Amino acid sequence: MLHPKNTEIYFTLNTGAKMPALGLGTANEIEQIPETKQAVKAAIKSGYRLIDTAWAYRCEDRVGEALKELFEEGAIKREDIFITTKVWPTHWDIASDSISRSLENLGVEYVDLVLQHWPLCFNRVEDKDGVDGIARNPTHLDGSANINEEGDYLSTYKQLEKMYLAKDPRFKAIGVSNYPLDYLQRLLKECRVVPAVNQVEIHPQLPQMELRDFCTEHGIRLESYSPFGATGSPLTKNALMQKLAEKYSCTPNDILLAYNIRQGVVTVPRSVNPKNIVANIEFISLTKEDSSVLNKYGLENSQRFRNEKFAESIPGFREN
Ligand SMILES: NC(=O)C1=CN([C@@H]2O[C@H](COP(=O)(O)OP(=O)(O)OC[C@H]3O[C@@H](n4cnc5c(N)ncnc54)[C@H](OP(=O)(O)O)[C@@H]3O)[C@@H](O)[C@H]2O)C=CC1
Ligand SMILES: O=C1O[C@H](CO)[C@@H](O)[C@@H]1O
Repeated sequence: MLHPKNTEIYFTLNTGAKMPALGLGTANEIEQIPETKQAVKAAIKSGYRLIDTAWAYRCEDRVGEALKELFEEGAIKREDIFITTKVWPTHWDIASDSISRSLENLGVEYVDLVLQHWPLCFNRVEDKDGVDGIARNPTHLDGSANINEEGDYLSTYKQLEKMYLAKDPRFKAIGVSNYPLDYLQRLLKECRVVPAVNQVEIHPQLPQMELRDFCTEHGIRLESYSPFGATGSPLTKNALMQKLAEKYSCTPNDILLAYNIRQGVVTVPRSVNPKNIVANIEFISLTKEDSSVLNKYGLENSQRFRNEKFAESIPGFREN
């Protein structure tokens, strides 16, 4: 295929399953949550086959409504799409319950991939404005994260592993998210099941080269979140992205997606705008040389755009 669309490209996971290279992100801003349903419908109708969601996004039910209608309309079959959901750190010790809740929200019998959302253990604190009545980011009075000090972040993955080895029918593969290299090293020492995926922030200002080499060596597929630099897509205003967009007669968004996909990294841009959702399908044959230019640029101009305060509780996270 000389000029595929991003939606036609698939990568193989260490389970043997094929994962679409492009998916729709659904970490919508709170006021945009009701728009999730039409966004998912627009994405699937324009060829997307991967939906990235999470209990913490408060929109799994909207994703579920969209899927139900798409199934009823005959637009898509369950087996033709890849759904990812995630276990938030409030559920670090009850991963199975979290998966059941997500399936109920999504209205499906299984997901294709369950990720441990963060290598952290939060205390469950009641909050009427939280998710299912639980504070999503529980904090102490000084603003620091309310971490369960007895919790071990690896315990969540170990629960997923146990269910996976017992052939739990509720999911097809397990993985992690926001795992730095040294955390993955520990996981590989203590667990038998190599994560299928590690979903982290990756873009030309955060190329994650060392993590990438490590994951390639161990058969862990990397997945890029915030490919545009999150809300307002600041990376599209970057002078280098604009210069490359001019060179390839495309948009900076196209360059940012090609940057990941051309290097074997799955990516899940978020949009609730049908025009942007369709635009993000465009595949650009970014050369190896230009990918290297972007990797080098990132090493010299490193910037993380998603800055969760609780990430301070992961030693070294911010320096990556
Ligand atoms: N595992 C984790 O911890 C995390 C996972 N994620 C996942 O990654 C996904 C993507 O990352 P996210 O941080 O949300 O942000 P992105 O980097 O995908 O950027 C989203 C922004 O880009 C805009 N946009 C999208 N397409 C276009 C386009 N073609 N032209 C112009 N603007 C565009 C959107 O606006 P508009 O809606 O108007 O198009 C939105 O404001 C999340 O939704 C989530 O699924 C994200 C963060 C952390
Ligand atoms: O996946 C995620 O999205 C958010 C925002 O909801 C974020 O930081 C979290 O890890």
